[in-house]
Amino acid sequence: MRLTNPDIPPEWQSAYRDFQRQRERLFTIFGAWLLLATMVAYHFSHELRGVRPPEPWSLEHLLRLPVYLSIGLALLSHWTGVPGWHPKVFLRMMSTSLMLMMLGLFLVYFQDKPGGVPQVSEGLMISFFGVTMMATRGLRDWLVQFLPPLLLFVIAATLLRISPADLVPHLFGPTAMLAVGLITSETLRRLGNHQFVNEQEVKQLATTDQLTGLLNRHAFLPLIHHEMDRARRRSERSFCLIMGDLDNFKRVNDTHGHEVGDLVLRETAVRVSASLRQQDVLCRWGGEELLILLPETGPTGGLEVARKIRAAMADQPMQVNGIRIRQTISLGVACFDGERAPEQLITRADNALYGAKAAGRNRVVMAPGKETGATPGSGHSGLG
Ligand SMILES: Nc1nc2c(ncn2[C@@H]2O[C@H](COP(=O)(O)OP(=O)(O)OP(=O)(O)O)[C@@H](O)[C@H]2O)c(=O)[nH]1
Repeated sequence: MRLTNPDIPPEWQSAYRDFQRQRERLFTIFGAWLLLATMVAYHFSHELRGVRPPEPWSLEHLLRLPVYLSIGLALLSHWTGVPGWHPKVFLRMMSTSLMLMMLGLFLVYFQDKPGGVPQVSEGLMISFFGVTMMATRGLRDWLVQFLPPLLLFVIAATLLRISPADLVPHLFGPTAMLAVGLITSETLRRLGNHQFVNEQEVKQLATTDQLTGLLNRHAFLPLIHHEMDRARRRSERSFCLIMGDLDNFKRVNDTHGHEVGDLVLRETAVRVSASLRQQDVLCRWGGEELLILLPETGPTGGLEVARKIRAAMADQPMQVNGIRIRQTISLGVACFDGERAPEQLITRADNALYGAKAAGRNRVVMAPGKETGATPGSGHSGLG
């Protein structure tokens, strides 16, 4: 089942899953070391307190075994990547086995060694708190970790005919600690989520154009880099860039005001987005300039998309603040031709756009290149 957190906007859910995984990995590794240290200290505390350690293969040893096993698996996975389970699995294994051990020991001591009960209930207090802290996903996680061992505890206590009234005085401290743990863990979880949301907002501000909601230049360049690397590795996976520029946009601002100009830019972003596939990336390159990345697209596909965008703008006038505006766009298409840097390809798209403007605007021009078979100056031009 996929984790979705209602406090996190849907577009950040995927990043949130990564964040959660990272958090759980940290908790797993710290938890494993802490638990190991506690187990070793617990082992030697028998001698320090003058209590004879239990016989090998006693019930006490059997109860400890799953804890050591889950610690071992968590550390092994951290060092070697095997087993490659999700960190939450290790957290649940460690906390459930620890709970089983502590509750089991409590019953053993309650039955056979009543003198040791206060020490076990101390241990129960600490582990209730520790296990609650491992419930990194809130109440649901907490229930998964606590309910099965608690249920087994109640069944075992009933079978051993231990009266609940006798148990309650010893369980008061641990229960109080459980409440403290729950509050602490929920506070930490919410603080972590706040931090995640803040970071996402800062990231979004840094990569998104505030007017149109499109990617900005800063966020777009790495994507071209990435696509170039891919195209170089696999020659059949070429790609194209389309540079678009609104025609006579200054006139819109001058005639109707900047506010209307802004709304035209927004409507342009909507129309162009609607003309693209999901894997295409649209960016606001400058004032009224757009740059579009079309992955896995050759010259024919590139031209086709550019023509579609041109038609989406020109065929239907915009209604902005009750004003009817016919806003056209000129477009230059350049497909990857072995360029070494994104700037070289962008310049080719820009030159093609310049050609479209020079040819009268509201048209598409293909940059000359090996793939198109055209020679410099003879780029494909047309109203699409
Ligand atoms: N409203 C608004 N206008 C902008 C924004 N960014 C740039 N502009 C305007 O876009 C206009 C661009 O004008 P020009 O570069 O002369 O180009 P043009 O009028 O579109 O003419 P051609 O490109 O030659 O067809 C300028 O008036 C800028 O002020 C913006 O965010 N909002």
